[in-house]
Amino acid sequence: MAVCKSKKKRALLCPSAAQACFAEAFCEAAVLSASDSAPMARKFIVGGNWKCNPKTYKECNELLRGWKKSLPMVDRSAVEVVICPPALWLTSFTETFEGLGMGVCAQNCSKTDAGAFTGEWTAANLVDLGLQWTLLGHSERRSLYGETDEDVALKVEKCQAAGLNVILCIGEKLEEREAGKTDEVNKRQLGACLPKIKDWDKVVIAYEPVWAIGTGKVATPEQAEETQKAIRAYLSQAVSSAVAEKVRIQYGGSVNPENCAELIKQPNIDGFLVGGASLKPSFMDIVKTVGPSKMVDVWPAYESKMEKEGCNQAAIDAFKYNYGVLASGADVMLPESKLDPVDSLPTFEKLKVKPDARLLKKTLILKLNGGLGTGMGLEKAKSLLEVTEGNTFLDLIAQQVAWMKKEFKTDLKFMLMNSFATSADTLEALKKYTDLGTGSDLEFVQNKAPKVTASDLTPASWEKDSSHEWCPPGHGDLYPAMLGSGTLDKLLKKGYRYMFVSNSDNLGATMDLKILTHFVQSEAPFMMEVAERTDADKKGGHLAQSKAGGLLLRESAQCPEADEKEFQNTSKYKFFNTNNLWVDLRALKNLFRKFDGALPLPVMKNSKTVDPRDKASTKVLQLETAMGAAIQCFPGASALVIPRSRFAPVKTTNDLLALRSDAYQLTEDFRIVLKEERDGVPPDVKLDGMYKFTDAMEKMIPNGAPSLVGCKKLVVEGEVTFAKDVVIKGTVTIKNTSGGSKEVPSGTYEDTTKEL
Ligand SMILES: O=C(CO)COP(=O)(O)O
Repeated sequence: MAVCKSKKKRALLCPSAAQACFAEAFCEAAVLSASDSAPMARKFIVGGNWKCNPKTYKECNELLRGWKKSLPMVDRSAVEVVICPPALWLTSFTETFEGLGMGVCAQNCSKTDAGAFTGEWTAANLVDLGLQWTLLGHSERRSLYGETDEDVALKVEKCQAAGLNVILCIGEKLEEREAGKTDEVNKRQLGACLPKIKDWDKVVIAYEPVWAIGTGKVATPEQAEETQKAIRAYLSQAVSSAVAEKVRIQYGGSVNPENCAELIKQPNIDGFLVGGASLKPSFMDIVKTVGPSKMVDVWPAYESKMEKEGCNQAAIDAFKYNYGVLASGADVMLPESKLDPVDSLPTFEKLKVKPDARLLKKTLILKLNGGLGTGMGLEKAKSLLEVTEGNTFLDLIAQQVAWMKKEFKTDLKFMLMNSFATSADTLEALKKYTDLGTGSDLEFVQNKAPKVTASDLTPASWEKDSSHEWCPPGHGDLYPAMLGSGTLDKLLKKGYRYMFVSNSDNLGATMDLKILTHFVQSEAPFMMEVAERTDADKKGGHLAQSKAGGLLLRESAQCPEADEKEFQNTSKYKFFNTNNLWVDLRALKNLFRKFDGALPLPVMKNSKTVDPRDKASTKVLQLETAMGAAIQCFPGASALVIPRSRFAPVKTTNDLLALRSDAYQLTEDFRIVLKEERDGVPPDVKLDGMYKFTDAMEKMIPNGAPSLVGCKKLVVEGEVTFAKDVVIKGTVTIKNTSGGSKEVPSGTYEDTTKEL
């Protein structure tokens, strides 16, 4: 059987500069999604028919929890799974089944429409509840409840009208087989339904020989194949060869993990309908056998590679989770139907808390400092970039901490999360700030993750320079890096309970006692500082309420195309993540326990070449997670709307030019904030592509940045230098099409296009 593995994936859109902070790491990335693979041939389908089992709701939940662990082993593009619980529980599970990537299937429905039919439910009722499947004509319905071929046909008709998928069960009794009537019985049962079927895409046939059901007496692969081949031949003759070719035919009757491998090899067996064995944890072994993911064969190679490299267990567990999502193609799309907007949130301005300075003793201030400034032409930590008055980001951060210690008259715990690439430079630059601390008191280092060969998902290898086989796993690595480095346990042991974390390039993000006190008093395990989305932010991600409960972030790549308009609707989805986060460290530790050592964060896939400078080298995938996405993992997580003054990230030379201008000011506590008259809106700067790197930008402003305090938008096209005392007001375009460099003369430019 050929199974189409093609998957539809969309690249993550580049966010606006304002939101770049959160999503920069994921430009060119895509959220992993199984989405809808369009099968060119029949896709396997495995059903679990629980019948009137198990005895309690609790047992059902335990079963589902047990299955979850095996999901990474299953390639969702190769096998579809539907579970048929008793009718009472059909909808109480929907969410969990969705989480497992499984469909929910009723075991029966009425042959009538709505009306006075006590004890029945209609096909339309099932569709109304969001269900997509039902079994029909199971042998137990036929033998114990007297359902005739005609009854089954009427039910099929109702399901077709309602748009409900049907697994239509047929099969002979022992005496019928012994009398050589197998094919005749199947033709009769199926034949009764044929006139009712208009849409064959909504029909799966389950061949279940009655003598094999619940008896432990499984049909041999040859017996099952012979009968199913005959069923297909009948369809070809009675309907069409195209229908016969595409309809999936399951085998059912005493299927178990031991006998399924031989059965599934048969060309006319497209999956199973499993009874007794679907009530056990090992049901997933059957699913795994039918559609094994790369995880089954390839994971051991990653594990030993990471062990050899000295990666700690938390790093291995985190990558294992991410790779499992990739290998299984788990669907992480977030359509509108799963979300509600978040309408109102507490705002910073209206917080009514009495700041409690004692909490500072229990609080860690953490800066993410793993990023290199390669995008801006730097070969070192981006935080070593000069921002203003000879100060780098790191200088300003160090001075912020010193100021806070003085202001709050207390020692503050400050740390950095560095990467291998930024650690040495950063520690060197901070040497002069002696009271910041040193070594593992001052930093922990981010993990590295193996790159994945795009073509076959094996570990990427690059003999010329094996360092290219590794990549940083995104800032979601914060959590496993804290755990694996021992930092989390060390902090908890020393009595630290809370963490405020932000990006090192956001100089607006400083410790705020009012926010800390609010966070602690709210008893939330996790709190995200969000800001209101403007038109400029509409392409970046947004905060939303999951219909299943709890807050989550939706990135562009997690949004189905059909919902793009809603995604960009900034009056519906009003808030975006600033990446200023507050975390209860005890809750974090408990979360690791709950999820067996790896937080289930959405996984982003970044497509690159193994040697980033050699575009002809092997194509690889880099798996990344984002730290803000953890909001969905903490039950009871909250969000707070903050003023834009706490959000001033620098992602591009456009941002840097604005930051160096008089639109911003340095406060006494060493924050860089927009001037009050800017009303929270930064100038929108768009420099010519030739100014992407900082050294080029610096050459453009030999006398310092022009005045931008009154500037709405500044566009620079072509090569220019700014003279002293240039003032930009409103929307101004500076154009030089001459090819050589030209000077922008001193003076005021207001709402104009200046051709040089
Ligand atoms: O009836 C069945 C599925 O519908 C098969 O049951 P068993 O797998 O328990 O034999």
